[in-house]
Amino acid sequence: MSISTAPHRTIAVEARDVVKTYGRGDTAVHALDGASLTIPAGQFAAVMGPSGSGKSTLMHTLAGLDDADAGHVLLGDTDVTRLSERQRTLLRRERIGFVFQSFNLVPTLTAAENIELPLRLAGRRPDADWVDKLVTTLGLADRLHHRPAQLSGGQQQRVAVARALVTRPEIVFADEPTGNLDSRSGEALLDFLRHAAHDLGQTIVMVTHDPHAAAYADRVVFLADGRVVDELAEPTVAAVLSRMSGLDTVTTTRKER
Ligand SMILES: Nc1ncnc2c1ncn2[C@@H]1O[C@H](COP(=O)(O)OP(=O)(O)OP(=O)(O)O)[C@@H](O)[C@H]1O
Repeated sequence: MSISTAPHRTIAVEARDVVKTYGRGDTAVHALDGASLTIPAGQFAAVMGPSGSGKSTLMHTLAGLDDADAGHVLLGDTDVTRLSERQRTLLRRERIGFVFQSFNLVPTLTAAENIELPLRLAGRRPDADWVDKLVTTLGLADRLHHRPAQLSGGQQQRVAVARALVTRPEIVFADEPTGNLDSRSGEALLDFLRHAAHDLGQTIVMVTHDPHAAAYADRVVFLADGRVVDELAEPTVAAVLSRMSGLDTVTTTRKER
């Protein structure tokens, strides 16, 4: 029996000493070199770090897009690192949502069809109330019959976010989701992501280079040389900038040695 009185928060995803190496011998790149991280359910977390520090590799490994060479990735109770390729595909389809910098919408489908695509692929019926809620909150109600080319970048990315959330996934991974947006569209999207975490309980992990974007998150995790080296709760832009400049110095010093 537990005698702990600490509040219990379910863990959405966890990385334990994850190692991922590209290439061999002299040309080997240790993209992840013992990365460990825990993301509680309902948290909006940002992942930052210098270029090449392993952010995308970490995200792809957490999401079961890439396999790890060593260590473990746990999505809820599932050890993703022990799954076959086919099981990982199913896991991604059923339990994970993705938002990419380049939107990745299907050009021949309308906004509504793009949003509902993950449900169709999973053979599930749309939950009309949930789809309505997403579409309304994201301001897409009058754009549903447009194709991506008829939408602005901000609208396309909001369609991509609705598509990522439509299956109510356990976790959404967003890779530079505001990278191709102007600052106003970017802020609207980040506001929505924060709302999705705080009011809808959606767990979100976002990779970003932008301290302004990171400041929308509940927590920022910093990577350097393939490891989690620092983190910041309730981040502000100034605090993120200050930690980032520290990381650049660490990375440069190591590389010069
Ligand atoms: N498919 C690959 N083959 C070889 N090396 C790779 C591959 N993918 C990534 N790398 C290397 O692994 C390291 C980590 O890459 P990763 O893309 O995860 O970093 P990142 O922090 O996301 O970088 P950026 O901010 O520039 O996007 C880099 O040195 C990169 O060159």
